[in-house]
Amino acid sequence: MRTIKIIDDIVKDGLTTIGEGYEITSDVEGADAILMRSTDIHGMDMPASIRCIARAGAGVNNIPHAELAERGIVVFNTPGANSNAVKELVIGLLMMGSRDVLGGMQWCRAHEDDPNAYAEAEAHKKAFVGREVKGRKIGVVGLGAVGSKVANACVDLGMKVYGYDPYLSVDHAWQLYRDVTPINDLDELCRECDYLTVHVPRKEDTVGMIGAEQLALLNPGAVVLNYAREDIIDEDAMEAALASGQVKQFFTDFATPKSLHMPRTLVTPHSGAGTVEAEASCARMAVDEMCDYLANGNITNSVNFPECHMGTCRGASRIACLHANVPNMIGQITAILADASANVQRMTNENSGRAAYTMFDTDEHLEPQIIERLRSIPNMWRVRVIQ
Ligand SMILES: NC(=O)c1ccc[n+]([C@@H]2O[C@H](COP(=O)([O-])OP(=O)(O)OC[C@H]3O[C@@H](n4cnc5c(N)ncnc54)[C@H](O)[C@@H]3O)[C@@H](O)[C@H]2O)c1
Ligand SMILES: O=C(O)CC[C@@H](O)C(=O)O
Repeated sequence: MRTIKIIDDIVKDGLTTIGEGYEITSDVEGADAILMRSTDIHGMDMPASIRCIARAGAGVNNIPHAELAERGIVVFNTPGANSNAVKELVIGLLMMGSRDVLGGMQWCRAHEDDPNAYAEAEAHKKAFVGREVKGRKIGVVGLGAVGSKVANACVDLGMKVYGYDPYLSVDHAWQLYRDVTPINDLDELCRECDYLTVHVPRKEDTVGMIGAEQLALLNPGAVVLNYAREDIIDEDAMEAALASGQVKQFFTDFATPKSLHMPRTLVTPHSGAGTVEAEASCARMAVDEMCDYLANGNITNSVNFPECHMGTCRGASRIACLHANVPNMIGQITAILADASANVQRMTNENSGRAAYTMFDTDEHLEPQIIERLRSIPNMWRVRVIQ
């Protein structure tokens, strides 16, 4: 029986794909895997029993995945599974930033006991006149699963859409409408934008990437949205831009001590992905990735190990080696197998960045001392006997 520790609120619907042979445990100690969402687990004591962590969501800045790789723990995420939810909310907020919907509604509510409200509303409605997004310029920073959908939806709204993403994947490039204009320079993208929306992961080169300089390049009275991570946009710079009127409205999904007190800022409680559909599809994808790894060693959508698929084991035994991406690892592994006269039925090796993964099926079970020899290879992070 494999045990899974669930951190965070994972929707029941998403858990339905956990098949037989798994049980949910309340104790992380001794668990095989962790299924989680946004809780920050930096600094958490990670039991040696944990083989993988599946994050139901896109962002993995809450997980020390590089460090965990060296402990042989595979971290998965669920790319794209919540992107439509974020897109829909961002488009809704774009409208709110263009028409004073909230102000108008608040005015009506404040007049709920006024018998002349109907007539007075007609007289007051001028105060809530907005502008149309059609024909306006929007800059989209990051054109991945969310950004590409936002950019395309903005094209559908008749906006002039510009996108900045130096690492744009081929898949996402294919999905982008040809009316989205790629811009190779962030400052150029920001220049004279009426709207700016960020959809990049939180990492070294994205923290604070929108600062005072970029905000100053926008058209005066611009609307800015941050549904990525709290510190992609420098909060001090945003506060100053809001105070000067350079930014008319800021929408953010992050209730930081500062954002909650900034003028003309509307904050949502990290609910960009908060739809039943997105929660279920993230949970299902995370569960599928986790179970396929625990049962078969296959890796899909890992952020710290390469993609690797070998189906189910057809030999007597399947061994997975998680190791550093350095020369002669396969040489050392095969030398030990040759020494043991082990017949390898199938073998695969993949690498990405600092990590590599070697998996093989053998005709017979390997003796425990052979497994120990594999474990003792320098730069070997973990050896799993899957079957
Ligand atoms: N508010 C929410 O609930 C919510 C939901 C989903 C995602 N997110 C956040 O949004 C981020 C993006 O999500 P996604 O699903 O689109 O991820 P994604 O990986 O599909 O897309 C991210 C894109 O950012 C690009 N990028 C990376 N570094 C960049 C840089 N320096 N400059 C410009 N572009 C850069 C990548 O090339 C990629 O195309 C996530 O990492 C997460 O932090 C938030
Ligand atoms: O898990 C969540 O609630 C939000 C997830 C979202 O921020 C993401 O990065 O996918």
